[in-house]
Amino acid sequence: MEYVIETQNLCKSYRGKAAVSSLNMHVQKGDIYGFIGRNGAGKSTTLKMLCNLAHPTEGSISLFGKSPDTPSVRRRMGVLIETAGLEPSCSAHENMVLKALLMGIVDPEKQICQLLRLVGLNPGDKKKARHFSMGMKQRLGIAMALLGGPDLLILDEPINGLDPEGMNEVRRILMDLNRKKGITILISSHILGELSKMATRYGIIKDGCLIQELSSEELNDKCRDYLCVKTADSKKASVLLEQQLGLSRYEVHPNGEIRIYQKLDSSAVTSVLTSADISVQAIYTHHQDLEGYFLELMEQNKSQEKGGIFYA
Ligand SMILES: Nc1ncnc2c1ncn2[C@@H]1O[C@H](COP(=O)(O)OP(=O)(O)OP(=O)(O)O)[C@@H](O)[C@H]1O
Repeated sequence: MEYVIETQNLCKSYRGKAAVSSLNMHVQKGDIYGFIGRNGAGKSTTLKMLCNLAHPTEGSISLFGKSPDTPSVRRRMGVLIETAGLEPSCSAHENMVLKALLMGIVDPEKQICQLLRLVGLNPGDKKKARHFSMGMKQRLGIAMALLGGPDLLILDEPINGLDPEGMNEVRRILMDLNRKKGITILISSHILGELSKMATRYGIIKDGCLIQELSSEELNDKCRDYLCVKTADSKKASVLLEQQLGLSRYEVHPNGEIRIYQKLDSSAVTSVLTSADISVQAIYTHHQDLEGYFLELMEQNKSQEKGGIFYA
């Protein structure tokens, strides 16, 4: 498969300290790829490398199947990284004109007005960017990233500092761009709840390592309810349940929990185990949400050296 973004073994160190380690990212055409991680996880550093604003210490990047410094590739990308690039003494319209000039766009006026309106800014507003609220800065940043009609948008924390209404608005704009214009979007955030309303694929980064890439369907699947069974001997218990109740979709966690993702009657589970002299310490249905899954993944990663999860 040819990816819009693919990185291989991408690494970046600052003064010998790794900010990004051996990162292999895969963004497909048409994705809204949610790049999630806590503060300091390495999101911005990764995005800066993709946008040629930082040089990898090791590894390689391919954009649209080509090297990232290919001029035709750069023209297909729109970037919002921090709110850098905004000229504080200029209005939204003037900022757009400056950027259009830099990009060599001929006769940009119509495009500028359309884009400003698209993000909910008034092209005639004379207010200087230095007096903008965070939300206005983010909207202007998105409009500037859209100049030239990119096929790929890379947005670093575009919903940071927005109130819920602002987040809804930005989400609506991005989803429209993705669905109606087919723009692939890579968007970093630590606000999982908001990202989950638009992302079609996720990359989860922790301490510079991409610990998981998964589609929204896979994430939803992981976040489904499960029957949790705690026993003193999870290995023996799971084998018995496989043999006697047809258990097939489950995980055994390092803390001894068996998580069952198929419909099994809890009293049947208890009966099978107790008749084999395996005492059931706890059995209950667990309701998982996205934030819970994310937090658990962060914790699990810590305990991976201690055994990790076994997937059936
Ligand atoms: N220019 C730099 N010089 C030295 N260290 C840096 C530099 N930029 C980032 N780092 C370090 O690299 C690590 C990753 O930072 P990065 O900004 O990529 O994380 P992030 O996930 O984007 O976090 P945030 O959401 O807080 O921006 C952090 O430990 C940070 O201190």
